[in-house]
Amino acid sequence: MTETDERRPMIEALGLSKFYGPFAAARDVQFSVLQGELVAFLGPNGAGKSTTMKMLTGYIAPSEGEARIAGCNMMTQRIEGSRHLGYLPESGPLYMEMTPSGMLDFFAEARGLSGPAKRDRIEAVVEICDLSSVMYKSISKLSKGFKQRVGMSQALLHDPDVLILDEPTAGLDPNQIRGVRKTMRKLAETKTILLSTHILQEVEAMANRVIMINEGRLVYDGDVDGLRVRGDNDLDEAFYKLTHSDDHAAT
Ligand SMILES: Nc1ncnc2c1ncn2[C@@H]1O[C@H](COP(=O)(O)OP(=O)(O)OP(=O)(O)O)[C@@H](O)[C@H]1O
Repeated sequence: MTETDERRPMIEALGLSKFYGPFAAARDVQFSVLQGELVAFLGPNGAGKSTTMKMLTGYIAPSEGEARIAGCNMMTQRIEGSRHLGYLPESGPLYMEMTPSGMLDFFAEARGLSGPAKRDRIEAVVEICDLSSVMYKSISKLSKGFKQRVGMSQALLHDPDVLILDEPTAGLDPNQIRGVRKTMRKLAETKTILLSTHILQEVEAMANRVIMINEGRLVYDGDVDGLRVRGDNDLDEAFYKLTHSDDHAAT
């Protein structure tokens, strides 16, 4: 992959705002993720990460601005955009009474897959997400780590080239987090990924670029080293400064 500006923008937030009455959950959020990038979307609890991701995926309508996936406006060309997109919501759409096998079969058919194509895609996501040992257990009985992987397998089923993942490691133990990171790095070889987190170590472990929001506004867009510099070479300090000071100017 080349670091040139010729790469195609795959995820675009174009002045996205979301108002709930007078409250702005997101305000004029603007960024673009290029093909092949793995970007961490960082911010404290309640900063507006999920709201922005829901607008990007077309799950909720922006009050202002436009969301584009692979160039498709997610309000007017949502079906086309969704073909490119795998979305892991904060609390994934898991059918607790189903088994992973039944759920993947159900989603594959909903995606229009059948016959050998369906079998091949299910086999592929079972391998990527390491699900073979739990395929016939009830999802409700699985550990949080496995539930997360089942959610991820659903997002990958149609082999999308863009992934938007809302806190993929939330609530997992260190071994499970390690597993998710490994999967993420593998996926990043071929896909464009935006993943949200409020954990700084996550950013260091996985992404080169960080987009940070606080109180609905973009406060940083740049590389991890640049973020560290903001905190006198300390990421915790940078996070604190950007979420507590008046220094809300995006770079
Ligand atoms: N439907 C809604 N109605 C009113 N307020 C909302 C709604 N959805 C979100 N909010 C508010 O918008 C703000 C941003 O929420 P959001 O879930 O986007 O934050 P977040 O950064 O994802 O936080 P977390 O890390 O806790 O999930 C919060 O103050 C939240 O209470």
